[in-house]
Amino acid sequence: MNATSPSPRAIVEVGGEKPYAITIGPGLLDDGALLGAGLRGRHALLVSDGNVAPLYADRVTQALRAARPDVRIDGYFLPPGEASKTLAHFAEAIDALAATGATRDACVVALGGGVVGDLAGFVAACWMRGIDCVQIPTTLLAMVDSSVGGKTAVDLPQGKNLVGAFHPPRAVIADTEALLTLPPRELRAGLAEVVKYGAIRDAAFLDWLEDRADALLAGDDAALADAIARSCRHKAEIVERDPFERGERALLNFGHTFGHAIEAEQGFGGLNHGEAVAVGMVLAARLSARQGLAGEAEAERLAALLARFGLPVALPGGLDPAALLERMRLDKKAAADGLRFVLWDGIGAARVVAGVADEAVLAVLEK
Ligand SMILES: NC(=O)c1ccc[n+]([C@@H]2O[C@H](COP(=O)([O-])OP(=O)(O)OC[C@H]3O[C@@H](n4cnc5c(N)ncnc54)[C@H](O)[C@@H]3O)[C@@H](O)[C@H]2O)c1
Ligand SMILES: O=C(O)C(=O)C[C@@H](O)[C@H](O)[C@H](O)COP(=O)(O)O
Ligand SMILES: [Zn+2]
Repeated sequence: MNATSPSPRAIVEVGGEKPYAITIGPGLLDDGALLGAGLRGRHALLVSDGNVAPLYADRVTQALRAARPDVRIDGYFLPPGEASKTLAHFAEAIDALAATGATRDACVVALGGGVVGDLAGFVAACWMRGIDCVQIPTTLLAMVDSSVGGKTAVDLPQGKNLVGAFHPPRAVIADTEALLTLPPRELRAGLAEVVKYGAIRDAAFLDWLEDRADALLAGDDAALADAIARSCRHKAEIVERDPFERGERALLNFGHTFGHAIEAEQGFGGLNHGEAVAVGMVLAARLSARQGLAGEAEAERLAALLARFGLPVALPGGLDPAALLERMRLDKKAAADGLRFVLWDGIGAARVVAGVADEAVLAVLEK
C-alpha cells in the first residue's frame, strides 16, 4: 500500500432513531478528521485504561488536537480489567467531566475494550442526562460487540451490568491495527462473541469460522477484518430493530445467563467475559438438548469450535451449581414468573425459552 492509496475500510451503518456508522480498518487512530467528526462542542473526556492509554492515548489525542484545536481534551484512565467496571470508577469519571467543565455538547471518547466502553458509555448517558460518546474499541470483543448497540453499564458485586442505560454511540471507530498489541487470551475472548453470531442466527458463518479458525487465531488481518465486519452487520441488524431489548435483541444474550453468573460468582477476577460466555454457550446448547430442542451433536460441534479457539468449554472447578442458579435470578431477562434462557433449535436458530425447570439447569451445571 503506498501513501496515496487509502487504507481499506468497511463501513457498517446502524439505523434507527439515532443512526451512526461503524468504521473498520487499519490506521484509523491517526485519522483526526474521522475521530474529530464526532466532537460537537469544546470539551472531550478521553476514557481509557492503564494498558491501552500508554499504547494509544497520545496518538488519539494528537490526532484529535490536530483536527480540532478548539477542543479541550482531558483524560480519565481506569485500572485495567473487569474489576474496574464499578460505580466507584463511574463516579471518578463523572468528577473528571465536572472538573473539565463539560457542557451538554461535550463528548466522551471511549478508547479501550468493553470495560472502558461500557463504563464510558454509561458516564456519557448520565452526564447532564446524556452527552455524545464516540467508541474507539481496541479489543476484538469490543470491535465485534460491546462498542455497538448502546448497552452501557457497570457491575455490582451482586451481578453483571446491573446499573446502566441504553445510550447509542455517536460513532464507532475500530482500528484493526490495535489488535496487533492485544494479548492472545483477549483475542480468543473476542472470538467467543464472534462464534455467538453464527450460533444464534447464521449457520453459514459458523461454517466459515470453522474454515478460517487457524487464520483468525494467527491474527490474519483479512480474516479478522472480515469477521469484525460480518459480526457488526449481525449486531447492527438486530439492534436497529430492537434497541431496547424488547424482543429479538435478547438472542445476543446466548450463553450470558450462565456466563454472567460465572463471572459474578468468581468475583469478576476469574474467567473473562468472552471465556465465561464460551462456557455459557456450551451449557445453553446442552440445556437445549436436555429440553429436547436440539441434538447433543450440535452442542458438541459448538464446543469443539470454541475449544479450537482455545476457549474454556466446561465450568471451572470450585463453583457451586446452586450458587450459580441463585446468581441467575438477577439476570436481566428474568421476570416475576422466573428465568428465561436463550436456547437453540440447532446451529443458527436461537430463541428465548421460559419455564425451564431449576432441576434441568442444575443437571446441566452438575454434569
Ligand atoms: N455493551 C455490550 O453490548 C457488551 C457486549 C459484550 C461485552 N460487554 C462487556 O465488555 C467487557 C469485556 O470487554 P473486553 O473483553 O474488551 O475486556 P477489557 O476491556 O477488560 O479488555 C481486555 C484486556 O485487554 C487490554 N487491552 C485492550 N485493548 C488492548 C490492545 N489493543 N492492546 C493491548 N491490550 C489491550 C485491556 O487493558 C484489558 O486488560 C465486559 O465487561 C462485558 O460485560 C459489553
Ligand atoms: O448487546 C446486547 O444486547 C448483548 O446482550 C451483547 C452481550 O454480548 C453483552 O455481554 C451485553 O452486555 C449483555 O447484556 P446484559 O443485558 O445481559 O447485561
Ligand atoms: Zn457478551
